[in-house]
Amino acid sequence: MNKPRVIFLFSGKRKSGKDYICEQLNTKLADCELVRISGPLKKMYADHHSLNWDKLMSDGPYKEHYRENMIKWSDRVRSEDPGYFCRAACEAANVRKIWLVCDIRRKTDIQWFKKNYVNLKTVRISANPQVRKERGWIFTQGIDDVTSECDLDDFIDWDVELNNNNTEECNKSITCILDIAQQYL
Ligand SMILES: Nc1ncnc2c1ncn2[C@@H]1O[C@H](COP(=O)(O)OP(=O)(O)OP(=O)(O)O)[C@@H](O)[C@H]1O
Repeated sequence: MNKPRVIFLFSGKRKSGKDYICEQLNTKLADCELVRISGPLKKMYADHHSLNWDKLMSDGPYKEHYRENMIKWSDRVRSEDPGYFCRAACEAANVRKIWLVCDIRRKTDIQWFKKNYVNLKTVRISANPQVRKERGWIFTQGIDDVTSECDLDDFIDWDVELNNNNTEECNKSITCILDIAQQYL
């Protein structure tokens, strides 16, 4: 199995900016890989349901349309094997010094990484509900009130807690992660 020097596990509520921050970090860090647990999940879901995988991966209405059903379907897979999608995403990832896992959503995701890797940094990104709404978030039953969105709300062992309500906070958050990453290069 690929073993990076350090793995950042990013979590946050919908539209807190997980992808946005990870993508910015990816442009600033050499020898870095973006890992999305949702990658193999959406691929499998798209194959099983004859859907467009590229559109499911994008940040738009197509993904939102299928989100609730995809959560239910993936929960059925996880009930058999909680690490299924984490393992698939890591197996598909390239060998790099740094991995940025953009979409940690459950305690079982963190447990799976802790069991299989060392030098993990759990990162929680926060943004106010009003800011998230301005980014397109609409509270939706079956999405915002289920495990995939809420399981880590009561997790307190974050190595790093960041805010992303505006550009200034975002830049500060990025600098914080870059500083930690430097220690492993
Ligand atoms: N600091 C920021 N400045 C400007 N735009 C931002 C910022 N952070 C996030 N955004 C924008 O907000 C939207 C949502 O961000 P993003 O997709 O990164 O959220 P997410 O936490 O990954 O959401 P989801 O859980 O729904 O995938 C995107 O259009 C993104 O470009």
